[in-house]
Amino acid sequence: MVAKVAKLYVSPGMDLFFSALYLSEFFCIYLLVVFLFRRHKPNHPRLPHGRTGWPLIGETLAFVSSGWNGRPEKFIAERMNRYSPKIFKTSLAGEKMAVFCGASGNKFLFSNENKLVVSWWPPTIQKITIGSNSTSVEGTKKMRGIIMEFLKPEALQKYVPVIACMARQHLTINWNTSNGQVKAFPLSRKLTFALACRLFMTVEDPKHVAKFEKQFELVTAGLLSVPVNVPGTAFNRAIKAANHIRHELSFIIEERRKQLLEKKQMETARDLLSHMLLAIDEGGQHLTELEIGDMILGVLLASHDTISSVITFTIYYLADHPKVYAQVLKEHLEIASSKQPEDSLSWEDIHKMNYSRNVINEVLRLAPPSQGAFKEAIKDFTYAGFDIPKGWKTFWSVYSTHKDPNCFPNPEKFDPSRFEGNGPKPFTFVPFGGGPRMCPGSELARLEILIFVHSLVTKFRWEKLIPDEKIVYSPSPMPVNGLPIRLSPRD
Ligand code: HEM
Repeated sequence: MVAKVAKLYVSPGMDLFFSALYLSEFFCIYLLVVFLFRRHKPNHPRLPHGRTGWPLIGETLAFVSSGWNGRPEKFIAERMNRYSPKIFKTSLAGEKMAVFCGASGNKFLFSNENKLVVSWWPPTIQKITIGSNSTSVEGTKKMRGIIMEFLKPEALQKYVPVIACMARQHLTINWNTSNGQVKAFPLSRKLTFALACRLFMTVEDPKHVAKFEKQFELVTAGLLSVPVNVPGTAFNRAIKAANHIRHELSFIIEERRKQLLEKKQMETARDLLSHMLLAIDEGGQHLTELEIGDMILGVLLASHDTISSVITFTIYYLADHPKVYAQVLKEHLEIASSKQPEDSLSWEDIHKMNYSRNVINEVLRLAPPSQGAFKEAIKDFTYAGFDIPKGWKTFWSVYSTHKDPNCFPNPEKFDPSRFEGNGPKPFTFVPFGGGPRMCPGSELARLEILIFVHSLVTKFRWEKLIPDEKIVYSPSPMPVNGLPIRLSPRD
């Protein structure tokens, strides 16, 4: 308007100037409208793109069934392609969820633990695994502290002879069959469970261990089941089995408490149970029996199917890659030849197993026992231009990087040399997670696998009896027939 009136009184040479004035007036009016509109418009967060699927179940079926079909990476890869390689929205376990992808997504979640997000488990899993009220951040910190103390390198060194002895005995008793045929998965599971019972609570009686293991199978079967708690369902059986285990643990805890009071702890002081019973928090308080029961249940579960799955897939991949097997064998024969046959493996020997370590890393990349982990947003925040509201759940997945050709060229190829030199780029290889909640059992897991591989390759060669056995993920990967193999003694 000002520009129009002024134009009537000045020369035509000033046209350009008035056009500019015109435009700037329009711009100011536009800004005013935008400002007023924004003030009255409700504040809509810019959520990540994606689908929330069906009411209640969301996309849970698609997520779980991609694992049952042996391709858990499919769920993640399809959505990364469709929506964004950085983040997408879905709904799992009845919760709205943002799935963070790629190395940058992993880095963001790992480094914002307790600042923007905290660890979270679906209520179904919590109902089975937690009997006490120890889910607070403080409670979890306390638990981590005790487990980390128990699993620090100086402590791990002491377990080498124990693990080596149990692995040798296990091979002699269970893998020497009359027809040379065994199923690798159930046998590996038997060994790793016996090791967990021995290392965490010094339970060694095979009958006692077998009784526990039966209950654990029911618990793991229920973790991913439909949460219907009526008799006859897997969920109900899992809750009952977990309570049964807690009940059994309470006797073991009580017995140990007495031994510690009577100062008979010399033999048992090294196990996790004694660490827990002796631990005192800042307020001078001991852990309660329920808290200890939950922690023991937690670590037994965390190590139940995970380590055995890696051992199984190491056997699986070595059978398919004779050159890799030959190199692993060479490494272990060199170690064996440097000692007397009756000598146990030592901590120094473990450090000579560099090639085997790379092989295990490659197994962990291709067949990771844990698919990722959930967290909960504790405040509103923004990531990659999208808003994540407080209370939303988040998920990071090993598959957004482990199978990405930009992180691991030719990702389906089994190639342990990827881990030579500096290895993968940061935040791309994440089988144990990262940041403050990274798995505290990672080095114990590696130790058990390396020691078992040493005993196995120096004793046997093997071939698979089902060449293309189907793999299912439930939630850890396992061959549907348990990986039947034919062993022949290596002389
Ligand atoms: C190959 C074997 C294993 C794999 C692949 C594995 C993987 C993982 C992963 C991905 C997490 C979640 C990290 C996160 O929330 O960001 C985790 C947590 C955990 N793992 Fe493991 N784990 C293994 C073995 C073990 C063993 C042997 C133990 C027993 C000492 C153990 C104890 C735990 C515990 C207590 C947590 C919870 C940590 C916390 O919330 O602060 N894990 N593990």
